Amino acid sequence: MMITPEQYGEELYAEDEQLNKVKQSILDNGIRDVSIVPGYGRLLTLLAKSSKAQSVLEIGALGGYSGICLARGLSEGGKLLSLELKEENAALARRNMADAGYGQIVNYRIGPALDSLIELERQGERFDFFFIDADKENYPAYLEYAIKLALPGAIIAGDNTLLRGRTLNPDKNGPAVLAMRKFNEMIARDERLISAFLPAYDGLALAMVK
Ligand SMILES: C[S@@+](CC[C@H](N)C(=O)[O-])C[C@H]1O[C@@H](n2cnc3c(N)ncnc32)[C@H](O)[C@@H]1O
Repeated sequence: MMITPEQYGEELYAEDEQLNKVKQSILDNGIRDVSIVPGYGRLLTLLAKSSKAQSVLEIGALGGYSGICLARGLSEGGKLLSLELKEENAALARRNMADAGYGQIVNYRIGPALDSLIELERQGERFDFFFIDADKENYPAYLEYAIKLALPGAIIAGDNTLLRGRTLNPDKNGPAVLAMRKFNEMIARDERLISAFLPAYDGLALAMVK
């Protein structure tokens, strides 16, 4: 039986026990597991490592799966700040990051990410890597903030750009779909960015701030 290109790619890799533990902990807590797919988690590690990321901003922590992938790619002395709406998700992510050996490098800001982004801008904070993976309606605003808070050359990654096909479906025009189409168009056309759109899995948008 034919398998998908994504399945083929995943089968090349050994099981990742640390990340499997994270997924199990999410299920054990009765939370829907919408962590990044393993293939894109590996890509985050590779991008963070190859860009020598020092200061990563993640929007949407859930159980810390993508946090671990990002932390694995951080440079010596690098830090991860994660914005998460729900206290219980941040607590779970914090435990899982600590279990993976990254307890000292991660901080969480709880509450709506837009509020935290306004505050980070007010404080003059800057980052060299962004991972956007929270409420889809705010993706365009998150992208604008990422560009504002970016150091030159910063990398921006945005997950779930296909919304399981809804982005492509002309009959689907809800707020999340409209926001995601706008986000994808911004990624592709904003002159402040160099970008690429990866259509595998549920879609991942990548950009570098010029
Ligand atoms: C897709 S999950 C994140 C998955 C995580 N990045 C990973 O791959 O391991 C989305 C997360 O965003 C959080 N979230 C939803 N709306 C948010 C908001 N307005 N501000 C901050 N976080 C939000 C959810 O609580 C959830 O934990």
